[in-house]
Amino acid sequence: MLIIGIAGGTGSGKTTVVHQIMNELPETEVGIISQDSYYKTNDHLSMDERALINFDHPRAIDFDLLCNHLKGLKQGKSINQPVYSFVHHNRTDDYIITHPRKVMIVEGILILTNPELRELFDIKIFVHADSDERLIRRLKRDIADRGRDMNEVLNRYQTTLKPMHEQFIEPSKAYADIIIPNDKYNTVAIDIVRTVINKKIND
Ligand SMILES: Nc1ncnc2c1ncn2[C@@H]1O[C@H](COP(=O)(O)OP(=O)(O)O)[C@@H](O)[C@H]1O
Ligand SMILES: O=c1ccn([C@@H]2O[C@H](COP(=O)(O)O)[C@@H](O)[C@H]2O)c(=O)[nH]1
Repeated sequence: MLIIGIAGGTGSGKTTVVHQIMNELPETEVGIISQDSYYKTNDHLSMDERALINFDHPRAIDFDLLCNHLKGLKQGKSINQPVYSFVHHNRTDDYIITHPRKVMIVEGILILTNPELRELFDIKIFVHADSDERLIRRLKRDIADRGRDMNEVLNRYQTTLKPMHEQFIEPSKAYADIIIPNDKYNTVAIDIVRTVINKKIND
């Protein structure tokens, strides 16, 4: 199994890059794990309390479960990947049965900050986009898809998102083997990653 970690700040285009990589690859050979699925459960908190959580700090993520799931997949076992609700700021009762594939892609803002998780990656990729571009994308996406309004997004950006990006996410770029510039769509980089994956699939 080849495990590829794809990190990068919010709005850098990680999810988009993963979908572009997956396009034209056989569905049965490549699987995806999203770090967002592994936000800790916050059942004990009210909605208002949950909205105050710093979701851009590594402690918000259940890295133990994520590492155990990846190790299970490596051993050929299927796992129950949790399903997270951004609208409710909480893990749902649902899960996605995720089967081991020749290539597993793990994507998320903080995945290169955790040493145990880093060790599990064969290739580490960081998707880079400038912060103004990321903020614009985040604003549009969170209002359209995640039930937020402009004030909420901008307030979170100033209070937690930007400081956590500077403290944890940007420095984790140093661990990357490949950095993909993604201010514009980068088809050349996607083709290169796809070639590496295809080689593994056809080995
Ligand atoms: N290279 C790009 N150019 C313009 N818009 C992009 C690009 N990559 C992603 N986007 C858009 O930006 C938004 C955030 O992208 P997404 O892939 O969800 O980022 P991430 O997963 O890193 O938070 C989406 O609406 C997506 O369509
Ligand atoms: O309940 C939540 C949990 C997380 N967030 C924000 O999501 C992004 C990470 O997701 P991307 O898809 O990589 O953007 C992170 O910056 C958190 O602030 C949230 O808004 N609500």
